[in-house]
Amino acid sequence: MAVQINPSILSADFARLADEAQAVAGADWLHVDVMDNHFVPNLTLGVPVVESLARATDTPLDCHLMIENPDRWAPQYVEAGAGSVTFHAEAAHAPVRLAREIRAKGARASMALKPATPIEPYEDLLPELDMLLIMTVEPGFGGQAFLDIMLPKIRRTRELISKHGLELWLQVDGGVSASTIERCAEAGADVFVAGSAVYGASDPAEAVRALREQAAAASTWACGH
Ligand SMILES: O=C(CO)[C@@H](O)[C@H](O)COP(=O)(O)O
Ligand SMILES: [Fe+2]
Repeated sequence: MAVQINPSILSADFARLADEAQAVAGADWLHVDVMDNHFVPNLTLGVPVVESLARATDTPLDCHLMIENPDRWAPQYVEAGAGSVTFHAEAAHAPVRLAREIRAKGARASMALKPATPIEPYEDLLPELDMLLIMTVEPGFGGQAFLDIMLPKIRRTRELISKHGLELWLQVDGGVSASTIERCAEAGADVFVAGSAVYGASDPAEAVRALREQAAAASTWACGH
């Protein structure tokens, strides 16, 4: 698979979401951060906004649910039009059942790990997933500094994916920018979320293109575009 760049609309202007989606029309997915002020200390948007955004853009939506009880809410994001739904391992009560439900409803199923959550206890679950998200900041806010100490976890996860011969995508999220994306790609990530590095740039479309080029050149796993 080629590397993928997913701009995070957390750093976009929420009053102009359709235009902000259009500004990165060359992106692979639009990353939508859903926060409930319980799982993380911040509040963003919910199902109705995802529903409207899905109608307003042709770019598929990658919904990252930073919420309590994703077992109850995640299926509604599939119904709202998300093409990929990520729940947190720390919040899910029944991750296998939830991943199967997301897939059965027609979306890609993905699970996220906070920085202090190890991958190893979840090795046997990997075949149930289409993507694993390794957080490279503490979830809750955009614009934080990339945590270098997550690189060994990215590497170990890539090794587990290879060991089991899986097609699983490996996403990184938090502090991904021109100065950190190469390290992530070298470690084995192939899907890159970038918020401030894209929407903080004077030309967001060009930022997506440049990040993709950097990641493809540094990737030891993915083939280039
Ligand atoms: O999930 C989150 C934050 O919790 C992210 O998706 C951020 O939105 C990424 O923003 P940058 O670190 O790239 O500015
Ligand atoms: Fe995110």
